[in-house]
Amino acid sequence: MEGTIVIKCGGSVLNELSSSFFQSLQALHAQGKNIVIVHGGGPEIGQMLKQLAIESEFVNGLRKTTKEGLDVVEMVLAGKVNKQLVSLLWQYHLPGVGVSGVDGRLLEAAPLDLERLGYVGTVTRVNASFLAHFLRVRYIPVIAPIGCDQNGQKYNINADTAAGAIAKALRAQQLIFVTDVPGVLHNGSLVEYATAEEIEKMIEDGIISGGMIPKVKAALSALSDSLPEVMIVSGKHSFYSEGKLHGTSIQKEAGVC
Ligand SMILES: Nc1ncnc2c1ncn2[C@@H]1O[C@H](COP(=O)(O)OP(=O)(O)O)[C@@H](O)[C@H]1O
Ligand SMILES: CC(=O)N[C@@H](CCC(=O)OP(=O)(O)O)C(=O)O
Repeated sequence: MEGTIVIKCGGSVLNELSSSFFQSLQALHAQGKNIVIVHGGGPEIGQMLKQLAIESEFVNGLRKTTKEGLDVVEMVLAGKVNKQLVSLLWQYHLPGVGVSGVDGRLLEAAPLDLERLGYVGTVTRVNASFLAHFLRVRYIPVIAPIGCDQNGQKYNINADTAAGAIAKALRAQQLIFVTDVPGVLHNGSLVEYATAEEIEKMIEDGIISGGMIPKVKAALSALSDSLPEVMIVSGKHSFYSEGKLHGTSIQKEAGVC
């Protein structure tokens, strides 16, 4: 949809989102932009799994998810975290409406690698028209990344992956990953621009690791003619000023934007 911005809020920064973050959203919403938020909640899930003594392990930034782990992921993401973020938006007079990927069959999913990762899902279809209903009446969908297959089996989808798939399906004009670091860092310095090739090399060299891997991979797979640039920014500080986003800009090739 024209004028649609997909914003992924990482669990790493959900409790620290600055008021300037919400003010930026207010400005964009007032300009008539359609805003869609996808959220994570990795640290909250980790805490709850620990409390319940359920083991958890990451493989290339993805959480290996058992059947009992999946229940916890859904409870934390679609319950606690989703409602916390929606109520925070309303405190800033932003009309958030919380859904998980199960609602409206928003995120159809299939196992990514059942053997290695358990119930981790890959997105096979996004119900874009379900989101369009909310956007038409100026609501801001706030999406917990749980997917479901045709048999009702649910999956834990990495929030970065879900945001990339949703941006693609909505033909979004912008995709912004809001996280706890100013962008992709190399030797402590911000990489302001990176091409697909440079990103691949940084993964290969171990410069990009852990939770940054699904983020840059989702960014690369969302890039298209209608979305020539994806941004990774920090939610701790103002990342939007003078009409410009500050962080890492990921582009297919050099000089696209
Ligand atoms: N090259 C890199 N630049 C910045 N962060 C990186 C890099 N490689 C790994 N990371 C890690 O990725 C983290 C962000 O991913 P993650 O913790 O999953 O955040 P979120 O919850 O926002 O998705 C950073 O806090 C950092 O520890
Ligand atoms: C498969 C997978 O890794 N799912 C993630 C879903 C939450 C998420 O992505 O949260 P962040 O954005 O905070 O990382 C998880 O279980 O942690």
